[in-house]
Amino acid sequence: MMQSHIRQSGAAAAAAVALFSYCTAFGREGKKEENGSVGVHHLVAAALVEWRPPRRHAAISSAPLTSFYPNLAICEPIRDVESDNDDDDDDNDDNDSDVGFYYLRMNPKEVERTSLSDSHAIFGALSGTGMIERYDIYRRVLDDVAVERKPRGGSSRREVVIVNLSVGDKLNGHGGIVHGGILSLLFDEAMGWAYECLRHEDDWLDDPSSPVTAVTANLTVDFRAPFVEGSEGVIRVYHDERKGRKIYFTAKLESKDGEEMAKGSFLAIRMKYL
Ligand SMILES: CCCCCCCC(=O)SCCNC(=O)CCNC(=O)[C@H](O)C(C)(C)COP(=O)(O)OP(=O)(O)OC[C@H]1O[C@@H](n2cnc3c(N)ncnc32)[C@H](O)[C@@H]1OP(=O)(O)O
Repeated sequence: MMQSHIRQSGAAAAAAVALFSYCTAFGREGKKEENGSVGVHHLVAAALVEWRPPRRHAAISSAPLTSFYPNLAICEPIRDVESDNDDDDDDNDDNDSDVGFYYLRMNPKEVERTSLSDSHAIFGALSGTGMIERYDIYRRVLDDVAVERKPRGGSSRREVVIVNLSVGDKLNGHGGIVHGGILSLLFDEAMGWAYECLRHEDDWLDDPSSPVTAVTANLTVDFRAPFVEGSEGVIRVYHDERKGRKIYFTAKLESKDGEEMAKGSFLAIRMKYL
């Protein structure tokens, strides 16, 4: 079982600094609490809480998020290695304890090329009571002490963003079950934000003059279990590989208790002229 440790550490301090910077940059535009503050006390408290991974955990690919704060989500760290070899895990036990991530809430202002106007499907027309009631996007951030692991085979697969979402009772197909097209929309958007995260990384700026807008060229979704109306869930988006203008992602939708409800694969293509 997971254990929580409240401690002052380099990682927590870094998280606190990052959060403070984030709030300074975006807090004034952020969601306000009833008393009008931006919830800094929550943020500082959150920054000092770290989830530590269990000593042994073979083939962990995800774990339910344990808490959400206004601008921070905390969960058990995700391992990029899907190991089928317990011996290797034994060898890496010491390193495992240092693998950690946290998630910083993204703000629309981070995506300067994206208009989140009334015309946006998720943040406009389909946003509201009974429809898409929550769609909060978080960027995954690596702890300062953690080492990003490469899965076997040399692929660069890694988690990029998560989306904390909630869907009401007005977007169904069959009675009581959220329409598959709506879930596809939620996946598509999550992938788009994952792309936005990636393109801000240094090696993606090798040619600043080249177009940066990407569109979804291909989207495939497997529906594994009914996502019932009124459900909360988490979409996790993974970057798989990049081939020139083509960027490949996969994603999954988990219920609040961690069950896989749907999974998707995506091909985004950077446009030639935008
Ligand atoms: C933060 C914001 C989040 C927002 C998320 C929302 C995302 C969206 O919904 S976007 C809207 C839906 N998508 C669209 O409207 C896209 C419409 N399609 C297009 O504009 C074009 O077809 C486009 C740009 C995808 C590709 O056109 P173009 O750049 O001319 O491609 P082209 O040069 O022919 O092919 C480039 C490569 O991609 C491949 N490719 C092109 N289309 C596809 C496809 N559909 N499937 C697989 N591969 C494809 C080609 O085979 C080629 O591969 P390679 O380089 O290996 O030979």
